[in-house]
Amino acid sequence: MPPTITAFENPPDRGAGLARDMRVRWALEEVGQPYAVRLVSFTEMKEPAHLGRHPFGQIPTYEEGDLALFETGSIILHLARHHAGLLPGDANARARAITWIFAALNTVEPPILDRETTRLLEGDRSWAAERLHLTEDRIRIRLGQLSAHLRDAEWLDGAFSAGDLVMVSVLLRLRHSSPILDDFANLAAYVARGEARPAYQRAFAAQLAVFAARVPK
Ligand SMILES: N[C@@H](CCC(=O)N[C@@H](CSCc1ccc([N+](=O)[O-])cc1)C(=O)NCC(=O)O)C(=O)O
Repeated sequence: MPPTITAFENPPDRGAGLARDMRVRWALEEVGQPYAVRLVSFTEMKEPAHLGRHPFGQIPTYEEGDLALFETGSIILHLARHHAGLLPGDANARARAITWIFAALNTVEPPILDRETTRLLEGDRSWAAERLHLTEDRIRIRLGQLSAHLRDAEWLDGAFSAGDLVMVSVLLRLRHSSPILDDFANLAAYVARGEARPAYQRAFAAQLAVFAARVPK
């Protein structure tokens, strides 16, 4: 029985790969693990059956035998620890790769999500324009620091790892709604390398197929 993940029955991003099941799909493809998908509606996500998998009523979740996980970063780390392909063998390099997962989620993604929140949910507030500029300034600081770290390397720390998978996913979220990434040529190229990976392509096609197959209600 393959592991089962949950994803939007009707993806609000219209299959753009922004919903976080995309990150888990990518990780599963990188480690070569088949998986099943349970599509859930917004209503179902708030019902007891799903809340038992995800206390916050969100997607993705990951079920494997009697294990049920939520939090995209945790699911990816679980896959990386139990299958080859997302973490190096060397113990110190492994620890550094895991550090980059946390850096992506805890240091680089927050200002990007702040900007999304203001852009999508607070646009009618009197302070929205000022707050948008503030979030963009904070994003640029982080991208400048990340760009300085990466320089002309292919990946963040040696071979491609789960840290790169999460970092590329975070930067793709920004690129979808802002030209800021283009101001950092090495980061734009880094993201393009991630997208060019066959595992990414398979994951993207799979999540896009859900949108393409949906039956408009
Ligand atoms: N910290 C959790 C956050 C999970 C999360 O944000 N899930 C979102 C979907 S991915 C985030 C997302 C949503 C929509 C778009 N979009 O472009 O439309 C992009 C990304 C969700 O279930 N939202 C419904 C809810 O909270 O009730 C994790 O990383 O797994």
